[in-house]
Amino acid sequence: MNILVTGGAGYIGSHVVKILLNQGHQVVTLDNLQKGYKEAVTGGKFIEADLADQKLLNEIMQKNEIEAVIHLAADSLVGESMEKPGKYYRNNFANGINLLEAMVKNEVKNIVFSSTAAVYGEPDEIPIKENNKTEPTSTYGESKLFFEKALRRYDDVYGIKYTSLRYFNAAGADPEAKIGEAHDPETHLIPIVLQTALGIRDKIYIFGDDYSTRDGSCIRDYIHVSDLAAAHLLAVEALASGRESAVYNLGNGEGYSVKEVIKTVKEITGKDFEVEVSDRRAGDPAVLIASSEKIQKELDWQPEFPELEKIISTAWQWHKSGGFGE
Ligand SMILES: NC(=O)c1ccc[n+]([C@@H]2O[C@H](COP(=O)([O-])OP(=O)(O)OC[C@H]3O[C@@H](n4cnc5c(N)ncnc54)[C@H](O)[C@@H]3O)[C@@H](O)[C@H]2O)c1
Ligand SMILES: O=c1ccn([C@@H]2O[C@H](COP(=O)(O)OP(=O)(O)O[C@H]3O[C@H](CO)[C@H](O)[C@H](O)[C@H]3O)[C@@H](O)[C@H]2O)c(=O)[nH]1
Repeated sequence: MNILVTGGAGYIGSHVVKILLNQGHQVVTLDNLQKGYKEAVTGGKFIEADLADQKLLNEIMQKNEIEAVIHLAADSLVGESMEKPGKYYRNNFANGINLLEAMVKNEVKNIVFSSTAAVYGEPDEIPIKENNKTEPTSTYGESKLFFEKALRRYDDVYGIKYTSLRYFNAAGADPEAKIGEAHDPETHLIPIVLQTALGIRDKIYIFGDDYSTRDGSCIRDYIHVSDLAAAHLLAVEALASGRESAVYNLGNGEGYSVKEVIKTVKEITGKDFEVEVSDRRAGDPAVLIASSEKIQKELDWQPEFPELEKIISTAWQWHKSGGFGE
């Protein structure tokens, strides 16, 4: 298939591009490089462009005879989204509509969308199922939920079929260690702990240890980025073979606390470093764990790297290698 990947120069997108290429798909990556890295795109065609440019989106789809879209491009800093809501509604919602309009114009019928656990807000039950209430506590989560709603409309009106993948905490790196996580600024726990192990940071702060969890720190469900990428491949191929629109969680169904992550990093790296407990970070739910039974059942998705140790050791290999020059 000819597949357009937006945000394909980013952390998760670059892993998606890699797996699509491995499976013989023709990939066109679109990224404005505001956060991504050109060297993260391991093949196919690369176009430096912004989703705001609807005319260009039309041309790209037409010229490359695009048959499906995987849409990862977004702004995704929860904290920033609370300070600059307009940026998030514009990029994650309005720019996404540009993409859908270009799909309508070019009769592209299938899209896989990067959604997030942030659409749920504070969950009613653990593990979280797809039919849990969606009451996001951040503009980021809300902007993603709005786009999910738009997808439903475009299906109703134009028959565009979608798969929304609600990722939990993406982590790890391609085991071949050529691509990995390099956000700037970095806000995610595992890369920050690894940067501390490397001496790039003085210490790691635990954002609150007074939650009602087994050790007081927050619990998250970490999923290996290559397992996420594999789910995109399954989703896009399922849509192409006529599957209906769907929403799926993507996690391992296993939660680890911040303290457990730090302990595992110390074990894997063999490095000791300073750890300090600081205030809670606003908007952090105590526990987020996914039920991914639906995607396992319907798309036969099985994680290859579910263990935290494996996730962290692949990330460690990547950070040790210097990443994209951190
Ligand atoms: N990292 C996570 O744990 C996580 C969890 C849930 C959901 N997500 C979602 O997954 C997707 C990818 O996340 P990531 O961690 O790889 O982020 P990332 O920042 O590494 O990748 C996003 C890419 O999109 C590009 N981009 C952003 N706006 C653009 C625009 N208007 N036009 C063209 N390119 C644009 C950026 O340059 C970047 O390369 C995002 O949609 C994010 O919201 C990520
Ligand atoms: O220096 C740090 C960084 C993080 N944390 C804690 O570590 C846990 C994980 O934090 P991350 O920032 O790595 O991940 P989040 O769970 O906040 O965010 C993830 O889930 C969100 C939805 O809730 C979004 O989807 C987001 O893109 C995705 O990375 C949280 O409890 C956070 O408070 C620390 O204690 N210290």
